[in-house]
Amino acid sequence: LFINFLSKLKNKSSKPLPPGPPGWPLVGNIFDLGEIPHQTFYKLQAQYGPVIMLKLGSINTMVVQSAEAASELFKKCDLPFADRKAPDSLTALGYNQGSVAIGVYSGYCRKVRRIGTTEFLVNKRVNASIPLRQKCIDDMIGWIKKDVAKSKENGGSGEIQLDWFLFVTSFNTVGNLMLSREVMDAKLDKASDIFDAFVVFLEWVGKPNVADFFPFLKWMDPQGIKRNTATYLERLLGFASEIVKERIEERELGKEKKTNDFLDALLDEGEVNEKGVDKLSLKNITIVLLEMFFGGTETTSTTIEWGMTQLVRHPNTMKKIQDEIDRVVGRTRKVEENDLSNLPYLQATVKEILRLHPAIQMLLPRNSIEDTEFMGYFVPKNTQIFVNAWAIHRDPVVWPDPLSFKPERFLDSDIDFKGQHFDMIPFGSGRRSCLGLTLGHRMVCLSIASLLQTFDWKLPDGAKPEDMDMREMLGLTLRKKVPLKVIPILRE
Ligand code: HEM
Repeated sequence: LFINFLSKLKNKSSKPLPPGPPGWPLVGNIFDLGEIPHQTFYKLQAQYGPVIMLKLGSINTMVVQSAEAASELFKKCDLPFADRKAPDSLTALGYNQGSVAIGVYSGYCRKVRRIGTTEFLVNKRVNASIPLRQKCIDDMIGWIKKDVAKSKENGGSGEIQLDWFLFVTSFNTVGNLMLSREVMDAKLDKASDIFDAFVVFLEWVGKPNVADFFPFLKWMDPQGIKRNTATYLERLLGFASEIVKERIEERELGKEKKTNDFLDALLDEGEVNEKGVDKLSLKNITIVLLEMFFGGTETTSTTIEWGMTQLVRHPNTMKKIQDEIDRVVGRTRKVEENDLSNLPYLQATVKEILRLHPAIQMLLPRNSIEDTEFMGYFVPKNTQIFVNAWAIHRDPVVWPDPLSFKPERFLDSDIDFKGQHFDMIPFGSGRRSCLGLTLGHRMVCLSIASLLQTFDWKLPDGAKPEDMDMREMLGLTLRKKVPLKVIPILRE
């Protein structure tokens, strides 16, 4: 093993490997990672610069953490670095083979991305589903009102934990868009089997797995992560497969075709291209369908929760957004998606939220397809690559006073988040950038606008905004360690 370890380190090029901390035999730098690796990498930058190389167990890992290095990567090395590194947990039941997000950059991946781009990124298509999203938001506001009333009836202060409402709403929004129907009829029914399985599945996948650092341990699955992931994944695939079967039956009976949604687009493609390696088999369609729930739910709800936390911490900013909504929309009608472009202060605030709290803080890990030269360094084939968006978004060279929450910084700036400005990449960039960017961004803006138009928000008695817990916790996304608890007060 030791010889194997050394031989993998051997540099086959005249260029040097990127610099990095030395590490130990066999375990490499695993013990340097700390509890929150993206923060550790950020600190290492002072010593080793913006491109560092580490050994995580037996896996070569490069971390890129400046806008300049990210620009080089996405402009010059997007293709050689276009593969993903699949975590061992998600190889259960062959999930990775049908996945876009963790699959290799194959013809199949490009095909699904093309369908997804049309469905989720083209404004015309996204606009067609505005009423579906509005319904999800209306439901959320209704549930919050009910929960507050219930708390007061029981002698409570009306305090709620916001994350649950945001999670169910994001889940339903993604479901609505893909399937033209509400997936969670049960709304806040926490006992719902599928929803439960979904939450537990995300927890298992988010756990650090020794087998990812030492592939030779995969067969053993030492922490049981793959086994547990498989249990819940099986349930979820069963659920998605029922939906797919139902839709196929409807299409065969000629009942269908009026929906014309993401699932239809996948099935249409599956029908015309039944053969070949890139075919969309039923199993793959089921996986892709499920994956959109994974990709779109927690990312969106976590971003909104961080956003609401910052707004409760910064009441002046909250008031400015409320004033803007009152001025532009008024109080007699509900804020709608079509209003968003007329709310520049809200838009600037959402950018600031995405800057400080990128939900996937190091993007999804890429993997080098071949030996590659990058910024004067040699990057061996099969190197895992993290782009530390969290660190880039805090670079003091680009962002004055980077740790402060200041939406005003975006008011007179053309910096955007769509992957063209490499100092601001909350949705990634290049060939593997987020498919749900338009949808996710709209959901964050509309949810925050609706929550602020309907309610004032205050902390439970005795809690001070400046003392709010802002610690991060790693899961599948970068969550709040302590969920936000607040009291919504209906605005007169
Ligand atoms: C605020 C909400 C969201 C954020 C912050 C976010 C962020 C991201 C990021 C950082 C990546 C990795 C990009 C890269 O590696 O360059 C990603 C990938 C992806 N996202 Fe999102 N996302 C959001 C919402 C959504 C939604 C709503 C969907 C779908 C319904 C979605 C579907 C995907 C998919 C399928 C990928 C994988 C793309 C690939 O590997 O080719 N995301 N997202």
